[in-house]
This record gives sequence, structure tokens and C-alpha cells, in this order.
Amino acid sequence: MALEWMPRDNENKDHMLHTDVHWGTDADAPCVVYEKRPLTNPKTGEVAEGLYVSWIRLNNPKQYNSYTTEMVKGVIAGFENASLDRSVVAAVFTGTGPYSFCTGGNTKEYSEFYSLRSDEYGQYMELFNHMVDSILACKKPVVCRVNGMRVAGGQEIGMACDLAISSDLAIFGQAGPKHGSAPDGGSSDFLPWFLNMEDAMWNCVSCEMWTAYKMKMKNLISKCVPVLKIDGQWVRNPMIITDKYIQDGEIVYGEYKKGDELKEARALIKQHQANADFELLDKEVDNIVWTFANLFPGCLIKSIDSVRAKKKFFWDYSKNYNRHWLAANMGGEAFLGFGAFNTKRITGQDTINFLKFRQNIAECKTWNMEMFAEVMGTPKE
Ligand SMILES: CC(C)(COP(=O)(O)OP(=O)(O)OC[C@H]1O[C@@H](n2cnc3c(N)ncnc32)[C@H](O)[C@@H]1OP(=O)(O)O)[C@@H](O)C(=O)NCCC(=O)NCCSC(=O)C1=CCCCC1=O
Repeated sequence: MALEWMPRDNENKDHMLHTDVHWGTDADAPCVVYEKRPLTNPKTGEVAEGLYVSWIRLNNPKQYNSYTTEMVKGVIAGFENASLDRSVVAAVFTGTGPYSFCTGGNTKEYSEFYSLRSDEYGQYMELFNHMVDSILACKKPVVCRVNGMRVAGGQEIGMACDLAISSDLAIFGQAGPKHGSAPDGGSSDFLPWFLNMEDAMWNCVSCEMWTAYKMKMKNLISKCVPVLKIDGQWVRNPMIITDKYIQDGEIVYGEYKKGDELKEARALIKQHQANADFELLDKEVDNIVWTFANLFPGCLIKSIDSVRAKKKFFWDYSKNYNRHWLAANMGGEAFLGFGAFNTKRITGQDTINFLKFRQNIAECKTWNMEMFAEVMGTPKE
């Protein structure tokens, strides 16, 4: 005789925190699109009934899938729902279109609303931190499907994911120190785990963009695959050296070609990128998800959380006090940096005059609008 006499409640509980108010459709850009796609065996195409993969997609292609404040809420809602939905096996984080996964915070919002409103940006940063937390806390494995450039805050939320598979046209890097911020939304915590310390330092501060092949070689991502299909043939990013490792004693794999070769390759990409084909990228993502699906869910997520804990160590340590510096910075360098980028079509220059700014500081000039005007561009005729 078992324990049938014990009272039991067998009605399922609803643990979902969010409704769909923070999501939209393709036509609603800028927004986040949340889709549950049936879990499918990539070899046979067979659907595993009742099981799904959550696709959380940044949908702001005109602004390179930068996230607006509302979109930050959409990402949080996406990951928290994927986490709590018992039918979901894994989450895929991606962006709309062939150009960009995400280029970080929306510089128009940063420049036109948040700059000079430090406390407002402090509140925004709480949302941003929650967004990174929602990825790191998702109780389903998270795959970053890097459909295009992963820059600035885009790199930060990308690195919060468990694995990254990338289009070979993607570039990776930071923009903060050039545009008036510090990559403290995760990059300064995560990059030294992925790259070596020297590479992490340079990539974090120089604002150089590194290719997907270089990042594969340096262990930032798991794999990069071609997305250009020309006359039925897959073509690896023609701008990048992928057929040799060493030239004249230097490591050249993943570096840009030079001169006319680069020019021609750039023109070819320009011609074909709009029709990029993500078949190989999706195959890789589907294979990973299928591998996850065929593991014990409890043992899987415990193992993932054990690895995530190392990433979270520095992120959790720094995120709360970083919020205050980022907020305060909106009253100074961010006003200038994001202002310059946001007005580049008006002035013709996307950064401030850094040397003049340093000269002004060296002369102990006070930080006011006159001093700022000396370093900003001016409207073109
Ligand atoms: C280097 C770039 C990513 C790509 O350069 P390029 O290929 O030359 O394209 P652009 O002509 O610059 O961009 C095409 C259009 O997209 C608009 N765009 C690009 N990025 C953004 C953005 N982040 N927000 C809004 N709009 C964006 C761009 O203005 C163009 O529009 P147009 O109308 O002129 O055609 C380059 O685009 C770039 O550097 N982008 C900005 C990167 C950036 O500064 N991001 C914010 C960094 S700060 C951040 O993300 C943070 C996160 C949390 C913690 C604190 C923090 O600072």
C-alpha cells in the first residue's frame, strides 16, 4: 500500500512573471519578439511534441538592433518566461536581419534623454543589470545566435549567454571609451575569462572591432560559419584571412586582408549581405539545442549554473556600484560622447575632439557647456 491517503493538489501552478506586454511583432520595431518554436530533431526534422525553444529576438534593425529601454524590459520578460516555462528546453538570443545582433544601448536615447539626467540613467541601469541577470539566471541553457555585429552592450549581453555561434560576417568589440562610457555592463567582468588578460584589456578599451574568425581563435565564441551563399556556394567572409595561420612569422588567421583584395571583398559583401543565408548558423544552433534536449534537465542546468557562477563572480561583485558611476557619468563624458555619435549626420564627425578635451582638462577648465562646445563638432553648412 503506497501513500494514496495523503491529500494532494494536482492542479498545475502558473509561475510566469510576465505577460506579452513587453513584446511585439516584426512590424512593431523597435521591440523584442518572443517566439516559442517547436523542438525539432535536426537530423530527421521530427518535432518533439510539447517541447519548445524560446527565441528572444532584438528587433530594431534600423538602429543595428540596439536596445531601447522598452526592449530591455522585453529581454527580461523573455528570459524570465523561458526560465519558468516548463515546456521550454533552451533559449536562443538573436537579432533581426543580416547586419547586427546588437550594438548596445540606444545611443539616441542615451544622448537625447539620459545624458544630463543621471538619476534617470541610474534607474535604466537597474533595468540593464536585471537584463544581464535574467540571462545568467535563466534555468534553461542560452545560446547566442550572433547573426551580425556584437558590439558594446551587445557584446555584454552576448557574453552573458552560455554559448555563442556566429555569422562569419560579424564583428565583436566595445564602443564605450570612444562614445563616453565604460564597458561595465558585463564586458569588464566577462572578457578576462574568455580572452587572455592582455587581449581582454585591449579589446575592452581600444574600441577595435575584431572579426568572428579572430574571436573564434581567441576563444570568445564556439564557432563561426559562412552566411554568404553565392551561386549556390557557401563563401567564407572574403575580407578575412582564413586559409593560413602564419605569414612572415605573424599570426594572420582572422585578420583583415589588405589593399585591393580587401576593397573587392568589401564590395562583394555589400552586394550579397542583404540576402545572407543563415541555414548553417541555424543548423549549428539546432544541433546544440538538440544535444541539450537529450541530457538530464536537472543535471544539465546544475552544470551550467556551476560554470556561470564563475562569470557571475565579478559581475555580481561590481554591478551595483558600477550603476552609480555609469549614472554620474551621464552628466559629463557620456553627454559628449553619445552626443557626438548621435549628431554625426549633423556635424560630420562621430566623436569629440579628444585632444582638445584633454587640453581643457589639463588647463583645469571647468566642465560647462562652453567647454563642451569647444570639443564637439559643429553643424555642417
Ligand atoms: C561601429 C558600429 C557598431 C557600426 O558602424 P557602421 O557600420 O559604420 O554603422 P553606422 O553608420 O554607425 O550605423 C548604422 C546606423 O545604425 C545606427 N546605430 C548604430 N548603433 C546604434 C546604437 N547603439 N543606437 C542607436 N543607433 C545606432 C547609426 O546611428 C546609423 O544610423 P543612421 O540613421 O545614421 O543610418 C557603430 O554603429 C557604433 O559604434 N554604434 C554605437 C555603439 C555604441 O556606442 N553603443 C552604446 C555603447 S554604451 C552601452 O551599450 C552600455 C551598456 C550598458 C552599460 C553601459 C553602457 O554604456
